[in-house]
Amino acid sequence: VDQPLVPKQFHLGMFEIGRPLGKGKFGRVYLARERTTGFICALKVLYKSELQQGSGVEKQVRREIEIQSNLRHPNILKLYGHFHDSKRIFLILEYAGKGELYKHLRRENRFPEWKAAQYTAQMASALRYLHRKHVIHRDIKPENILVGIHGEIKISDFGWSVHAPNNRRKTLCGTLDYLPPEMIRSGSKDNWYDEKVDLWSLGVLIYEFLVGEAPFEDTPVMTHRRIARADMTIPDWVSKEARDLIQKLLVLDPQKRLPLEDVQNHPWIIKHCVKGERAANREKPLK
Ligand SMILES: Cc1nn(C)cc1-c1nc2c(-c3cnn(Cc4ccccc4)c3)c(Cl)cnc2[nH]1
Repeated sequence: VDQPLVPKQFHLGMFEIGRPLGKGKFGRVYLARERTTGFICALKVLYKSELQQGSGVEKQVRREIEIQSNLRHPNILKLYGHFHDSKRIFLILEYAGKGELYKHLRRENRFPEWKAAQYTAQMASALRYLHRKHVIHRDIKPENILVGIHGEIKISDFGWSVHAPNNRRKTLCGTLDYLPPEMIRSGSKDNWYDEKVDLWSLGVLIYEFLVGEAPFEDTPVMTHRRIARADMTIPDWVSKEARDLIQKLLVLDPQKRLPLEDVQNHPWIIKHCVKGERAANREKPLK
């Protein structure tokens, strides 16, 4: 079994804290090593005072812990355990050896088609796993994806995930870019949505991998309008196979979006990814 023998109770004294790895809206993440086993992990520290400022963030953290600790998939960041002291909550997370995907994307501007296709195959595999458990991530974007030591991607930050179906409003903090039309539609209180919201976000993600910016990126008002109309242009240097897949995911009607099993069997994916999980994590395409 690849899970280290994990005791039920953790406390801060069990870990040697290393360098800061990053910070998010709430909390910071440090490299850490469990003293007795030498096991390397990432320790996410959240201050209770920051969470208690209402806005339901505390509920989000509880949901993140509840959902992520029950997931086991090579492309989903593992949550091994959690503990707290008087002032802080600690999440013991899998350490992703190559850090945050969005930093790689900004540095490289955009990914070559073979890399974008392999990342897409891994995302589709992870999302199929989540959707089989009726979990909707709801916040698929480069900022919530990490890269493992072998170049494989790991979906992280389940703070926004919920169980399907759902009509919870996502209080809009941060970018609108990845939200599907059914989630930004205001007015009707019964804007129920289901896991197909993640299919839309996957389409936005593929576009951003290949083009280097999101398809509806604009002023907030214009982004809202362009999402509602699925109004995007795909540059003509994007291959016709990639264009076809993006256009089959960025569809206004959630029921008409390409199902994940068809994403995994799409010609663009087959062309760049030798079948099977192991290959999907290969750094370079086969010659
Ligand atoms: C950075 C970095 N460079 N290298 C070489 C590896 C990493 C690395 N970072 C991580 C990280 C990591 C760091 N920051 N963040 C973003 C963040 C921080 C706080 C709250 C919410 C989101 C995630 C994790 Cl969780 C898990 N593993 C990580 N590995």
